[in-house]
Amino acid sequence: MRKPLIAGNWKMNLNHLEAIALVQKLAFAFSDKDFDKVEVAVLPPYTDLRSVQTLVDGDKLRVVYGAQDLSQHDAGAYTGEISGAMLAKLGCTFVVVGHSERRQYHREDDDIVNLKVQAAYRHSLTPILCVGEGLAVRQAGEQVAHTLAQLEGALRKVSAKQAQSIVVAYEPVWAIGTGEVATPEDAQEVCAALRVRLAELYDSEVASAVRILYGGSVKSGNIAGIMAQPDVDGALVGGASIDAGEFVKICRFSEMPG
Ligand SMILES: O=C[C@H](O)COP(=O)(O)O
Repeated sequence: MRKPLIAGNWKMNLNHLEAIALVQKLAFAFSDKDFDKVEVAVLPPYTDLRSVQTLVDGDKLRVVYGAQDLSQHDAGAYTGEISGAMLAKLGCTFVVVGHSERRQYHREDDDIVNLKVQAAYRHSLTPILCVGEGLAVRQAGEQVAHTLAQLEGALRKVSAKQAQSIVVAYEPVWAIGTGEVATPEDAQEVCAALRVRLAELYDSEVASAVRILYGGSVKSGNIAGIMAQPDVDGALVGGASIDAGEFVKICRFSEMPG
């Protein structure tokens, strides 16, 4: 049974003081003992992680956290980079790898994404591997082939034991920050294909263990339809994740009137 995961990717928003304020609001909203149906994660900028760690550890909060990227290297002369070891030391559970904004603005290709996935595993971090097509690919009807190729590229040299814990986020690039949300059926089509390919690359045990998220303009108003799809196990939320009220509603999607 896959536990739904709702992860908030804050992107380059909120300084460490603003991060503390947001996490405190989330902690209050999820303080009821019954709220264990969904795993809630926040993915702040690096500069906020120590503050978030202190808050989560100190108050035993039911929120986990992670980073938005990591270096493929473990240590050394790589100015500006942050290693998996550093993130692990900060108590990170997750690290996003291969987000389309990294692929687009930092020219990260499948080879770099693959090295970063391996780096995450070396430091016991769970990668949230982002895959998804741009508008031209979608218009050509090539979204499934494109996304599966990204998945295969990212998983080279990744063992079945490692792959079992990965989180895959299907994020059609044309739906990110645009207000254009894929229909639940669009999301299901690609998420189902990803699961089938995981079974082909590994086995059915891996395929049924892996959580596959949808990301792209997720809001409280569309989360229920997305979560109703059999191969969608959660959401990677961007813009709406820095609005406490909206993010809480998304995380509590199962309690919303249908
Ligand atoms: O990582 C999150 C995705 O890029 C989605 O962002 P968005 O919810 O602002 O469209």
